[in-house]
Amino acid sequence: MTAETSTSTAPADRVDLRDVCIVHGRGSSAVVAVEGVDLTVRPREIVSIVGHSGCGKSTLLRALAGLLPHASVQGNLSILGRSPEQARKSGLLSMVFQDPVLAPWRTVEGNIRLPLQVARGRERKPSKTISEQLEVVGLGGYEKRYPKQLSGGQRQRVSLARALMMEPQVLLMDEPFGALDEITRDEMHTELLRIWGTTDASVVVVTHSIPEAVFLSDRIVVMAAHPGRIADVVEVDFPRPRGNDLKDTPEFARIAHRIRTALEENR
Ligand SMILES: Nc1ncnc2c1ncn2[C@@H]1O[C@H](COP(=O)(O)OP(=O)(O)OP(=O)(O)O)[C@@H](O)[C@H]1O
Repeated sequence: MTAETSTSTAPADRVDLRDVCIVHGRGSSAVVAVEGVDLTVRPREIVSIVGHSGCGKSTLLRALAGLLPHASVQGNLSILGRSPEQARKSGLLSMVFQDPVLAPWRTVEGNIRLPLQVARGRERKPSKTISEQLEVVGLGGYEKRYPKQLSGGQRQRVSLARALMMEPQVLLMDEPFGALDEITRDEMHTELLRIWGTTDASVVVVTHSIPEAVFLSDRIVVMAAHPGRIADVVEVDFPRPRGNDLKDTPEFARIAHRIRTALEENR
């Protein structure tokens, strides 16, 4: 089944996927990972993607980031009117992974500088210094530390600071807090929303956590497997700013229940 998440075709949409189909491998070993996906993401919207393991969430996100071979992706994928690869290379799009992938031999500052060196000479320039960006993610003064001197949550903050340096209009996050303990994860939820509030970014986040999806999102895309497709789209209209108290409300539980039911129906 295919579900339109928006009937809008306005060019203002940051992300526009039309009838996207993604196949891993070739010939007899080919796996149709994603089929018939239509999805738009509006400016400053946070969209979560949830679904059972193997339903194609990461595949879809990697296609959005322009990280898959061209031959494996069919249909239309547009990020601000560009191909995902063009959008990534011009700094309009950044990605944060579950593992912060920081170079251990570089300081925090050196790790954040790395993609800026790659992007040197490109059309867009960062307006914040590295120190200013570290202040934004709550790590002011950590410039000279090495990754091994940081906690898991702090490493993920560095990864976020690095992703935000080019002021992307689309931020893709693949299980960004999946490796963190529950207390740090709760803290990072409110921190992510606070940091996002200082940016102009639309966010697409893949998560295995239903509360995380409900807390962060404006819309939740529920995927079904074999092949990966959109089974349901749930609007989440809690006002912002949102605090962790929201997680204890009946309305929050009601939406989480709806997502859980959709997941069970699409096992
Ligand atoms: N490089 C690859 N080659 C072949 N098949 C792949 C490849 N990567 C993923 N797949 C297959 O594509 C399907 C979707 O995988 P994907 O990693 O996107 O799922 P997922 O929903 O992100 O899973 P999880 O929640 O476990 O991370 C699965 O059947 C997987 O086995």
